[in-house]
Amino acid sequence: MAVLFAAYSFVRIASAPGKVLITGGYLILERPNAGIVLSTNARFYAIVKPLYDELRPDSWAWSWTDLKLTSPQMSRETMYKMSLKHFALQCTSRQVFEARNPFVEYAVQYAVAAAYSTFDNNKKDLLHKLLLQAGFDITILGSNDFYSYRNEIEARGLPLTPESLAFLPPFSSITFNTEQSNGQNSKPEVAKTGLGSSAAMTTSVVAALLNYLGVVNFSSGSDNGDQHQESLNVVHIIAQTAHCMAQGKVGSGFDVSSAVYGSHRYVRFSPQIISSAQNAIRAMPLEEVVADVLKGMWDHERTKFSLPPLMNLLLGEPGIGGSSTPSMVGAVKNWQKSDPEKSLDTWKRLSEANTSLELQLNILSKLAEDHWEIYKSVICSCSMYQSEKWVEQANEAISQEIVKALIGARDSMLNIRSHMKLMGMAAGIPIEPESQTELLDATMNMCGVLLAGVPGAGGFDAVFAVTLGDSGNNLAKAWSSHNVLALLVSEDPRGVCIENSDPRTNQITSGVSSVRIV
Ligand SMILES: Nc1ncnc2c1ncn2[C@@H]1O[C@H](COP(=O)(O)OP(=O)(O)O)[C@@H](O)[C@H]1O
Ligand SMILES: C[C@@](O)(CCOP(=O)(O)OP(=O)(O)O)CC(=O)O
Repeated sequence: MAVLFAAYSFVRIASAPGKVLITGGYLILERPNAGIVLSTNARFYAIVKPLYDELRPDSWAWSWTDLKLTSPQMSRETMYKMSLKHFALQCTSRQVFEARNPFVEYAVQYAVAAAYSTFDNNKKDLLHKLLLQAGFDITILGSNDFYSYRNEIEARGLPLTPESLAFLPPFSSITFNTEQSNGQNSKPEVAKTGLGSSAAMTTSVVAALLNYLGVVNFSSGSDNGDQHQESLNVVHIIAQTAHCMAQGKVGSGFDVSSAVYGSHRYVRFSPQIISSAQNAIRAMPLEEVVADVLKGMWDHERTKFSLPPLMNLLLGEPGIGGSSTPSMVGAVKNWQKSDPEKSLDTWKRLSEANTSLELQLNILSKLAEDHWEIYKSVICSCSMYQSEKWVEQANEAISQEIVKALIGARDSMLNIRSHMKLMGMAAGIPIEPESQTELLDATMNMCGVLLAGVPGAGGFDAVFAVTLGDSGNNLAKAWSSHNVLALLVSEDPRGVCIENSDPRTNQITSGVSSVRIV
């Protein structure tokens, strides 16, 4: 009792990062194609604590507990009753439709069911009583970087620069998109930057809750120990399952995987593991479904990957806005069916180009490790020149090798872009639309820019660039003069973390107050 009770007397805070998929869009949906996903310093926070200060003496005679979900950025406070028999949630707030958040709802149901399915009867009984007596209170907060503040900056007459973004208070209110891009969805959607708020939100809620309920233990401090890895795997399974259920589809899962594990090279899990849970849910109690999912054959692969040193990730918001990932995926799938031969050939070439970019970046990481001083000086020199002048910066064998890999990485990216663009044209969708092509070509021609592309599914939403040394500042200025807003986002390879304090009282800058668990 004491251990469990202690768990409920504390606030538990977890955070999980947003992502940028730099290679593998579409291909990553099919095993064994890989994608490189970089996690970012944009983080989503979940704060879990007991709802009631004082334990209510007779509450454990009931089988429903209370849940309060607060999203300060959306000015929403939603009350639920949760059945501890079936883990069903009933929203008791008045504006039920507006207030629903399926990602958090599934995260809560699956995390609580995971606790019931892993605990022995004794622990289960204690958990049950304590949940009924204390209820729980969840607050969710997403870094500003997840949301678009472009309109607000323009309305205030501020320049379209990262400095203007930095003026915004942390966890600012979120703007709702007023117009619907395709009229299919009547629910207002938040104006977002494409960093995967739903995956980071789901993961942070699952991690905070599982930790709060005592299912996983992240606070021991031994970063890479077996227990930590095991805890991460449990968070991954529950967050991935809840995310698919909330989305009503089984995507590749790279966004949840990076929210849990940070930057890596990802190969998807076999979708059957989720689809069988989706079927089982109709016939079996959730507790059993979750127990099976936890025991399932999760065959996703993740290999260590992060950008080589002295390279920076930059994201730009061109402001043309509004591509729908599911409909783009649908169009690519239709094209695959209608032209299997051509699409197979394009995928083969794209896959080769993806592998080649990965290889060149890994070569650069290795060269940095083995020849740091030379690497530093070559990157520093190249950061001041356009790529055609890079060969002139190398005067001996190692620096030539470094420049060769830099040029190799650029060429691979150009190949990726051209195949992605062709794939879009063949499928009848703007994966790299002409406006982005012009922007990306101009970006890749700037001093110190290694490569640039459209992240993930592509479209009009965003562009990314990888820059050398300090050249990112000049790129941000150049983007601004072309009406492209450079975001404050950078790569941060850390996955899900347990935080020591409320990010609102602590003015979180990434990494400072977190206990690393990867
Ligand atoms: N801070 C927040 N508070 C509450 N809900 C949020 C918050 N941020 C995002 N959401 C919800 O998460 C969902 C975002 O999911 P989705 O549209 O799939 O975007 P993404 O591509 O960022 O994952 C939206 O329904 C949005 O309302
Ligand atoms: C097409 C995809 O392979 C990549 C989509 O990547 P995005 O980063 O564009 O994702 P969203 O945040 O869902 O818009 C689909 C997938 O892998 O699930």
